[in-house]
Amino acid sequence: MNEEDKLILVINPGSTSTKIGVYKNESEILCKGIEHSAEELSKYSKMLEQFEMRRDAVLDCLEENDIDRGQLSIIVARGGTLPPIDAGAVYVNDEMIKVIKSGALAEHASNLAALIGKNIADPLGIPVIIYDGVSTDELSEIAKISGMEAITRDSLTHALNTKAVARKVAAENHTRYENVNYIIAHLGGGITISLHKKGKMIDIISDDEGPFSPERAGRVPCRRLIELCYSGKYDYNTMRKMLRGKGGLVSYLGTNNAVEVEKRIKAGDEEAKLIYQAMAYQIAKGIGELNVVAKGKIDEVIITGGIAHSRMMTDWIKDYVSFIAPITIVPGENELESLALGGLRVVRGEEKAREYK
Ligand SMILES: Nc1ncnc2c1ncn2[C@@H]1O[C@H](COP(=O)(O)OP(=O)(O)O)[C@@H](O)[C@H]1O
Ligand SMILES: CCCC(=O)OP(=O)(O)O
Repeated sequence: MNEEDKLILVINPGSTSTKIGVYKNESEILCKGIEHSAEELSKYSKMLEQFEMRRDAVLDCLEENDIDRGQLSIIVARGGTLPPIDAGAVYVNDEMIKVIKSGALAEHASNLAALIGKNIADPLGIPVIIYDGVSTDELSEIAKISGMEAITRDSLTHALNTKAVARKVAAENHTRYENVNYIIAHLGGGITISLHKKGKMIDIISDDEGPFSPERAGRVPCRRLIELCYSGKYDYNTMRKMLRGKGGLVSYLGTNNAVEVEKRIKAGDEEAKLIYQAMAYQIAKGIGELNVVAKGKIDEVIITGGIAHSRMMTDWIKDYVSFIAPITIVPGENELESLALGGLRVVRGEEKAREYK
């Protein structure tokens, strides 16, 4: 069988689900979101402990859908919170697996993808790659300076979706990603904003550096944060959860569901309105920061991710930032397809995957 006629398996674990896709060339053969209930996940104290359960979920899904693993040519996994990596395709090798298993990385479900992919691929003798991983680092030298010598700024963003969206919007505008300057706000359970200048993501606002999000606190006053850490009231894990998981909308309104928040606002809940408007305000402020980095030379501001479905939120943000550049809304995220297309470019030899070192 021609390599191109074989199948591509795509694995994207999220905080509450594992999404898997199977593609033949550009066509989607299978797309499944396997939900993991809060009860099921509560059995695990660390993300890495979920490996077997999530791998079995992927294998069961392939079997239930009569996908023959022998027909796979490559597996494409979402790249996790590794030390800084280049954009594009990188092979999952033993070194990468060692780094992930060390447990030293920021906890994120995406770290499981490479582990699951390698476990399935090795007996089949096929390659596994990650593509535009969360730790894709194209920051300019000046952007890495944090203000405290002991802390370097990490480039942790929704690189996969934002780069794919940027390529798509550029093509719609009859140009190329490499020719344009875009600010892209990804509004999901976590929110990141990034400045893409001529095909490189040269500065970012990560999920702990800017706007709060449905479940994350974003940038909070650091002196007050230190006081809370040492108050004796909270242990390390509780503090981590207050920043990620129980921050943002969850902290103020007890839900990470933006649709639910909007229902409350429409029913006259003034507190919900203030908090949700504050989220829009902080997102707009982040977009403004990156506009200054580009000295105002921005071709488009793009709003993407699940909350980009919301007219209420996008209208509030537009109200603040429409003076910067035209605004394009690209609701949702297309991470499975973006991973598959990256894998396809490697299979076709249009792009070379790099070794992970
Ligand atoms: N139509 C909508 N209006 C407002 N918010 C929405 C809508 N659809 C989804 N969302 C919100 O988007 C967020 C999840 O976005 P998503 O990009 O799927 O995030 P993640 O991949 O991080 O889980 C949730 O807060 C969800 O409530
Ligand atoms: C840490 C930046 C990437 C991110 O937040 O991804 P999720 O929204 O999938 O958690």
